[in-house]
Amino acid sequence: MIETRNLTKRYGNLIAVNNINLKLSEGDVFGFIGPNGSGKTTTMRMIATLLNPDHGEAYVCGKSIYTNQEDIRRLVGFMPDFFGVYDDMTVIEYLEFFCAAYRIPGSKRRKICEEKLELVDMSFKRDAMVNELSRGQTQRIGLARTLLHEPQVLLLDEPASGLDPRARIEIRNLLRRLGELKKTVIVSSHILPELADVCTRVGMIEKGNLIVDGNVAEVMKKARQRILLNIRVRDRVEDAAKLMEQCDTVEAVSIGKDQLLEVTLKPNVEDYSEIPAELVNGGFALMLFREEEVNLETAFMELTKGLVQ
Ligand SMILES: Nc1ncnc2c1ncn2[C@@H]1O[C@H](COP(=O)(O)OP(=O)(O)OP(=O)(O)O)[C@@H](O)[C@H]1O
Repeated sequence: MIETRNLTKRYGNLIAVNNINLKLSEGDVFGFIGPNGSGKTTTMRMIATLLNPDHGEAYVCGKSIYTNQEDIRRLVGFMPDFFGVYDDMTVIEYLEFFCAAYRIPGSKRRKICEEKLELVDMSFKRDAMVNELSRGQTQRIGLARTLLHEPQVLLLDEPASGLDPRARIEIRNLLRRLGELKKTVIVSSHILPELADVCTRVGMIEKGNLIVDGNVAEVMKKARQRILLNIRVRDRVEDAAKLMEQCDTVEAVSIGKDQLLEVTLKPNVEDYSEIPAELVNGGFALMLFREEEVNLETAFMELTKGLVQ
């Protein structure tokens, strides 16, 4: 559906996007994560044929961005991070205007607009003036606008920015639905945890380089050099800590808040089944035993060096 090969864009001496290789299939929801200025928008604009690369290729549904720009624009819905709206237009008029721009026949426009308004939960504002909407409502109308021509591929640049927590959850549900509808979606964000449970894949970009690309679990695994365990025993915490220190797989043990044992395993240790066994055999009453989760935020900090251009 989307493929890039060594996609590169320079602005003078600055390499905004550096040799990016991506391959996304139907139904993939790809979370494109990176700090300000890392190259997310530039990458999306090249895929949307709005910007020419200096080097490399990109294909959308097998069509090259160099030779099939018109076809690609029909296949792609691009939602920029900021977009203007017009004065003196109601929401429904605004959407119908874009239907006309997409050459959707007049007889079908109203129905399509109503459907998309419903999808983004904005039917109640259909007759409001489009320039009088809140930021979050404008974002939702922008998303409805992006979906009007039933694009197969969606490029959404920070669709959740400026939205309240409830609207963010709704956008997440919408992204999930788009994946289920077999659309291919690239969605950018710097709000990392937001994407973890919606995306089928994530890529982290820094200084124009795609540092990691894989499914969420793979990325987490890559980020986690050492497993950290949280253990609680009913009593004799210090003794339990000493016992843990003697285990071959354990690198360090500390006693944290509320007497919680924090056990760091040696690098690349994956099987830690001996630990609960040792505790139980040692006569300790095990109250809690869990592996600390690596969230996308931690993964990003681990995998990047904070080199923002
Ligand atoms: N038209 C331009 N001329 C010169 N430099 C540009 C231009 N557009 C972008 N850049 C630079 O390219 C780099 C990548 O910018 P880009 O907008 O792709 O980042 P981004 O990851 O989308 O950032 P943000 O999260 O802030 O939207 C930045 O350093 C930016 O300053």
